[in-house]
Amino acid sequence: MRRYLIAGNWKMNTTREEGTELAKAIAAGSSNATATVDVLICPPFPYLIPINEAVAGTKVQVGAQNCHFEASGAFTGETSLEMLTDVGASSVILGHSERRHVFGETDADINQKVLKTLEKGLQAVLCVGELLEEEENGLTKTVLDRQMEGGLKDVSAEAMANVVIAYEPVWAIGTGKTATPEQAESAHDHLRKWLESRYSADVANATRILYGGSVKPNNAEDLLSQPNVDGALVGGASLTSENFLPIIEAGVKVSS
Ligand SMILES: O=C[C@H](O)COP(=O)(O)O
Repeated sequence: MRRYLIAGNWKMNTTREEGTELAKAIAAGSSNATATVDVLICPPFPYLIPINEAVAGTKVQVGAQNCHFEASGAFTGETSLEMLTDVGASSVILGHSERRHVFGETDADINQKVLKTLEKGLQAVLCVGELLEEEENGLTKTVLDRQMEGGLKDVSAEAMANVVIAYEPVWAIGTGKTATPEQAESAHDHLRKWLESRYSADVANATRILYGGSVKPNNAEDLLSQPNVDGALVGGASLTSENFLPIIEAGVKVSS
């Protein structure tokens, strides 16, 4: 069985103090759970160092929300993987729908970041997902295929060991409108089959596919108990331990 990953994407939220307290509360509240599930928190860049210190000695992992693929140079406002490694990030969220649709990142941009993230030995959490209009026009699978093909171009089967896929239907992000467990399962099953045809049954079986989009304590267990859902990428509900810890616990429950 694939080990569940419950990841929190804090986006551009919290102060340093709030983030540090939140990280400590998550680490304390998940100390038993991390024996069974992986827990990852992704704070804003400036807080990576204090958050990493706040969870030191625990199994909570810390990741970034984006990166640049170049090591250094004249890239104002960007952050390299070397810098992220230096401050203790072990994962990077890539291709999040806000990066795609607010900041105009293309599949080719995302692919460069995925390749460099893997080369540097960090885990890449590659987000894919369709817009509402695409879903309404029956284009979900076409969009997912395009984003998988583009994002994973030149990624070897061996390197896939450090890739996590996150299916996030854009219409479900921050809207309170969650995909039904059946909708999530259908997309995840499609992604698993894509991995099998592009790589192998082994890669498809081993790769974790997270669901993201309005995951809350009251729907986490139903979503996580779908056969092809291997965890959650949580936005709003990862901003309080009162909401995030029960989602982690739901992961523990469905794992046992
Ligand atoms: O990365 C997380 C997703 O964008 C989901 O956000 P949300 O849980 O606030 O809908």
